[in-house]
This record gives sequence, C-alpha cells and structure tokens, in this order.
Amino acid sequence: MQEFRGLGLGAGSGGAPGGGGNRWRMRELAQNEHFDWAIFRRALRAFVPYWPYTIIVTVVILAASFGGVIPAWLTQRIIDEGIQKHRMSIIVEYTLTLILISIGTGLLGVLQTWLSNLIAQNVMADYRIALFRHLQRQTVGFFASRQAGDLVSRVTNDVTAIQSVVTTTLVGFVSNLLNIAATLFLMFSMDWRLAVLAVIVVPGFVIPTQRVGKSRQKLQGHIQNYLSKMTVQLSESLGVSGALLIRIFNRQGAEEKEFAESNHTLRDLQVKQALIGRWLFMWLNMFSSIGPALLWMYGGWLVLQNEIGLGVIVAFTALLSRLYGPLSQLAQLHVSILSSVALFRRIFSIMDEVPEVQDGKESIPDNSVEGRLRLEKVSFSYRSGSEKPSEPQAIRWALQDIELTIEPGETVALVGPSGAGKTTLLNLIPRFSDPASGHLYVDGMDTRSLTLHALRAQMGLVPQDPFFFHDTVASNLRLAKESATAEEMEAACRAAQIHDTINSLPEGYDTIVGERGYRLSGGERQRLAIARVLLQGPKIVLLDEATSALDTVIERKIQDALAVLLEGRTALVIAHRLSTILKADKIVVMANGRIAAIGTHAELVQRDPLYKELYETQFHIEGEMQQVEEKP
Ligand SMILES: Nc1ncnc2c1ncn2[C@@H]1O[C@H](COP(=O)(O)OP(=O)(O)OP(=O)(O)O)[C@@H](O)[C@H]1O
Repeated sequence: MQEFRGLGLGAGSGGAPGGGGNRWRMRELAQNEHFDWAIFRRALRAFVPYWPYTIIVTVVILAASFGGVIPAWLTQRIIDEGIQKHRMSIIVEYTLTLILISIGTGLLGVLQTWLSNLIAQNVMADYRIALFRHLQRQTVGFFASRQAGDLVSRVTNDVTAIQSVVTTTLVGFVSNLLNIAATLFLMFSMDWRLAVLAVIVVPGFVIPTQRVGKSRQKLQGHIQNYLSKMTVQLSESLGVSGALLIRIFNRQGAEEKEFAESNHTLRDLQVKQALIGRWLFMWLNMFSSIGPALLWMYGGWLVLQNEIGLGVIVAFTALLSRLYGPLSQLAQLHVSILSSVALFRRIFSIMDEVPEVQDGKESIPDNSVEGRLRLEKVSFSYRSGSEKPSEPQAIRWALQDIELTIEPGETVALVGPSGAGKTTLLNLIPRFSDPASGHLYVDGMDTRSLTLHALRAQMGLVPQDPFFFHDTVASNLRLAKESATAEEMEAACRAAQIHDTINSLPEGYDTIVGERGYRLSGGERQRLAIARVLLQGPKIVLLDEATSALDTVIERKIQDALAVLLEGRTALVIAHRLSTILKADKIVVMANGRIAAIGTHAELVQRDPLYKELYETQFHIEGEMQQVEEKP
C-alpha cells in the first residue's frame, strides 16, 4: 500500500494552543486556519528565484508520470500480444523495454528528489537567513518581550517544515495530478467501460482520506506546539541563568515533571497520529480489494465475450493503485496547504515586525565626534498593549522632559532610587529605543539622523553584568575591534587590570569563557568588559556600575581600570560607588523619571534632600566601610 504514502502532512502547524498555563504562554497556532491567498502567494514568492529548477522538476515529474504508467501498458501487450499469441519475440522485446522503463523512471525519481530537495533547502536557507537578519535589526526591547526559545523554534522548526511544504504540497500536487492524468488517459484508451468502473469506487477512498487528513492536521498542530514548548523549556533551563534560578529555588523536580508531562503528551499525540493513519490504511486495504474484485468480475465477463484481452484486466489492476493513491493525496491537499499557510503565517508574523528603531541616513566619519551629548525634552514610555495612545493619562512615563548636556570629556554620574529611570536613560543614548518625544544629539547631530552603525561605533557600553559569548577571551575582545592584534588586546587588558588574570588562565587569551563569561568572577567580568571598550576606543562611554560590594583590592583595580576608561571620554555612569560620584564632573539625581537635581557632590549634599538621603543610605555607608577595611 505504499501508493498511499504522503498521508503524513509534514510538520505543518495548525492546531490549538497547548495546555499548561504556566510561563510558556503558548503561541496560538491556527486551529481553524482558513486559506489565506495573500499568505500563500507571499510564500510562493520565495520560490521565484528557483524557477529554473521548478521547470525542470515539473518536466521530470511529467516524464516520470507517463513513464510510470507504461509498464501497465507493456504488461497488457506482453499478455495479449505475446503470451496469448505465442510470440516470444514480442515477449522479449516488451520485457526488455519494461526493464529499461523502470530503470528510466527510477533515475527520474532520483532526479526529482534531488531537485525538490535543492529547491526546499534553498528556500529554507533563504528564510533562515532572512529571519535571522530581520531579528538582528530588532531592538533589545523586542527580545525582552519574547521567549528566546519561541524565536529559536520559529527559525529552526518552522523553517525546517518548509521541506514538507515543497515535497508534500507543491511537488505532491504536480506529480499526483500528472499521475492521475496519465493513468486515466491510459485507462480510457484501453477500455472506457473498465475505466468508468475504476472511477466509481474513488469516493470510497477520497472521503475517509479527507476526514483523516483533517484530524491529522489538528494533531500535527498540537504536536508542533508541544515541540515548541519543549524547545523553550530546554533553552531556558539549560542556559546558565535558567539553570541557576532552577537550582536556587529547588525547582529541578518541578522542571523534570513539566518536561516529562510535555513529553508524555507528545508521545500520546504521536501515537494517536500514527494510529489514525493505521485505521485509514486498514480501511483503504479493505477497499482496495473491492476495486480489483469488481474489475475481475466485469473484466472477466468482457474477456469471456472476447471483447478485451486478459492483459487489459491485469493492466487495469496495476493502474488502479496509480489512480487511488494520488487521488487520496490530492483529496487531502487542502489540509497540507492549510498547514503550510499556518506555518508561513508564523514565519511572516516575525518578518512583519517593523524594527522599532530604524537606521538614519547620515553617517559619522570615523572618530570624528568630540563626544558632546545633549538630551532635549526627552520623554519615554515602555508601551504596553493595554495602553492606547488615545488615553494619554494611561501612559506611564519612564522618563519625562529630560534636559541634559554633557560636554566632551565630562563624566556625569546618574544617581537615584531604584526604578527612577537611570537604565532607561542610558539605553536611549545608543538608540536601543527611541524616545516618544524630544531629541538626542551627538555633537549637535540628531542621533535619529545617523546610521545606527555610525552612532554605536562611537559608544562603548559596560553593563552591570557583562555578557561574553561562549568563545575564547580573545574572540570576545575582538567583538570590539575585529582587527585587534595580540599586542593591542594585551595593552587594553593591562590598562583594565585584567591581563594578569587572563594570563593565569589555562590557555591565556585562548581560554574559552563560558556562556555569560561564567568562568570569570563578577569583578573580572567587569574589567574584561572595560578592556573590550578600551580596545574599541569610543568617544562616549556608557557605564552601569556593578552594585555588588567588592573587596578593597578588586575595588581598587576596578577604579584604576575605570580611571583609564573615562580619561578624555564623555561618560554617563549609573553610579553605585562613592568614589565614582566624587570623581564625576556633575551628578544628576533622578526620581520618578525626571531629573530632580544637577550639581556636584558638595552642592547636592547641601541643597538636595533626596541626594542627601541617597548619600547617607548608600554612598556614605559604603565610604565608611571602605575606610574601615583600609585601616591596617
Ligand atoms: N522593559 C520594560 N518594560 C516596561 N517597563 C519597564 C521596562 N524596563 C523598565 N521599566 C520600568 O521603567 C521604570 C524605570 O526603570 P529603570 O530600569 O530605568 O530604572 P533604574 O533607575 O535603572 O532602576 P535600578 O536602579 O533599579 O536599575 C521602572 O518603573 C521600571 O519598572
């Protein structure tokens, strides 16, 4: 019964959201997917560059379809012209042709598989590259509001399923249609009465196949959901941060249980899916014997009447399977088209996300900025779906009416209570987000007019918890400057007080630092991040100081590294250390998204109660502790 192959719908994605209302927040897949011509057309566009292959594959399918029915015709000739008439030469001639034809169709089959895979793999690679490129243009906020695993699943699982779209849907459609045409042509040209009889039983195949196809699609949707859910769980729980969280809260058991539950559901769904197919096969097996039986009965009578030869019946029974198989597959084609539509809908929903921050047109000539920063009436809000622009009172401003100028070479310390908007302000400078209103200027140029590449090339960022790729120390440093020589890297690391530590690592600069630079301590990570920015050599430095208390030796090393980093550069520092605010040219006190005061430490302690309070509760104590530690 292999003619009924192709009942698998591939990994199309229709179906209901999976269960489990915990942190997964499952993506709704199209359970009641309707045919969307626009999406289908857009999906087909991806195949346009490969039209020469498409034409060749169509010709190959055409040849294979007609080649596929010839053996039945030859069989009829062998029986009726050769065996019945005792002509050995005919038998030999047709038998040899039969062998050649089957070799030929076999070769065409290989060619067809090669071409259709070539098309599918090309389209898949194009989609993966386009998706990845598109994702690279999204803002940091985009990733903050999505599950990384879900995105990974779209770029991998969903795109991989395109393979089945090509083989099942497109190639399947063409080859089934041509197979049916070729078979019907031969049937009707051999004997129209038997051909009509063969067609009469078609609904017995088509209707149940169609029904089962729908159920399989639904199940496939569920399966796709659970696969996506598993990808999310795996990527979250196998990352260092997730692994830490799970362990500290003793959630291993719960995680294992959740993983096991998804797996068990997946197992059940897949068994169910396989069984649905089996029931159908059973029915088709039963039904497939009815067609030949009718043929033998009526055909036998025609033979006895000397109206047809015995070979015609034999040829017809061979042709039956070439008719019913493709017909069943065509009958459920709409299901695989709908699955493909659901799949492409998921892919396109990501492609259609317009990056919040767009590239400007102007570009800064290399290293030409002096580093003057100006923020003019800058307001910013993290938009949430519930907040409508028509209800301004509903908007929660993270920043409001920020006016700030930082002269080249100046260090400005940002201080303020938690949630005051310091990080938000810092993130606006390299345009990780754009303000809702107001303008940011670098050397008098609106940052929105500059290309993101040019703007960010002038800025170095040292975050509170620096990230390092799972790669060598050297490769992580070269992110800042691809062409950096060993000497340059060493000089930057010496200045950042981290060279000796790197040298003591098993393979020095070639040591792999794990995900999030995990083999390094917090202080070392900060210094390595400082070295990275030193290597980059930007005019503007954005720094989110670590909050953790460090011992005096490490603290001194960091202060020394920072002194080199900030020297001669414009710096905006979210300050958590007394030494930093004391060294700053001016201190900006933030509260509730606004600038509450600006001044030097001495001025602010005198006149600003909020700063005084911050100083007394955070910085002053730290200063005292340091003094105590430093006493011999
Ligand atoms: N991605 C986000 N989506 C929605 N709101 C956010 C987001 N990030 C920050 N906020 C909110 O914006 C406000 C300012 O946050 P921000 O992180 O800038 O404060 P902060 O001064 O840096 O605080 P901290 O010192 O604790 O880091 C807070 O009310 C915070 O809850």
